[in-house]
Amino acid sequence: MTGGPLVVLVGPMGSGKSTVGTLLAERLGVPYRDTDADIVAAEGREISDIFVEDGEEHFRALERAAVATAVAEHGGVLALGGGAVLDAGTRALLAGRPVAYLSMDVEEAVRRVGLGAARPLLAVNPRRQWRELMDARRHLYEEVARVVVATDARTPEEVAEAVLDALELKDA
Ligand SMILES: Nc1ncnc2c1ncn2[C@@H]1O[C@H](COP(=O)(O)OP(=O)(O)O)[C@@H](O)[C@H]1O
Ligand SMILES: O=C(O)C1=C[C@@H](OP(=O)(O)O)[C@@H](O)[C@H](O)C1
Ligand SMILES: [Mg+2]
Repeated sequence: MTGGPLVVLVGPMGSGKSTVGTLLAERLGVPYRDTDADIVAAEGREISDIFVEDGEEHFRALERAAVATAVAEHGGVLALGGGAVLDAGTRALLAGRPVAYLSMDVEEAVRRVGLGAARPLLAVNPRRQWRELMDARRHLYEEVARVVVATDARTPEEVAEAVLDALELKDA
């Protein structure tokens, strides 16, 4: 496959897609793009408002369209939202692309995002909710990924380095 992003990052919320994606773009000297930000800009409202006002299904359709546009026109580093892989159409758009799955274990997830009010999906019982979320999603992250990079006990810089290594982009 020619053209399209050099790297696509997937993984659960808090795995570091936005943080590591920004670092990777700097390292590679290419633009960074985040489909969550694209959706917010196009809709003129926050993602949490889209969920509340129109529901998750509508958000996933907006997300599929944002991913389709981004893979067609963006040649840099692309970060997706944590739930993007739930949509079969979105998964199909990722086939054959340099997708890196940023993984982390439950304790790391709770440390990073479990207590943050900004992520209500994990607000009540973070450990149980994390496990349920990952039971539903883990196989989908693995299905779309070309490489899996563990982020536990790694700084964002170390994760970026490991992604470059795994995708063999060191000399790109
Ligand atoms: N490797 C890492 N080690 C420790 N904290 C991290 C790491 N990567 C990201 N974080 C922190 O975790 C939080 C979520 O990161 P973010 O990049 O927004 O994740 P995502 O976009 O996958 O939801 C941020 O506070 C960020 O600083
Ligand atoms: O996991 C999810 O379902 C979501 C993750 C979020 O992105 P991050 O993974 O960047 O937080 C965002 O797309 C939305 O709130 C839904
Ligand atoms: Mg993000």
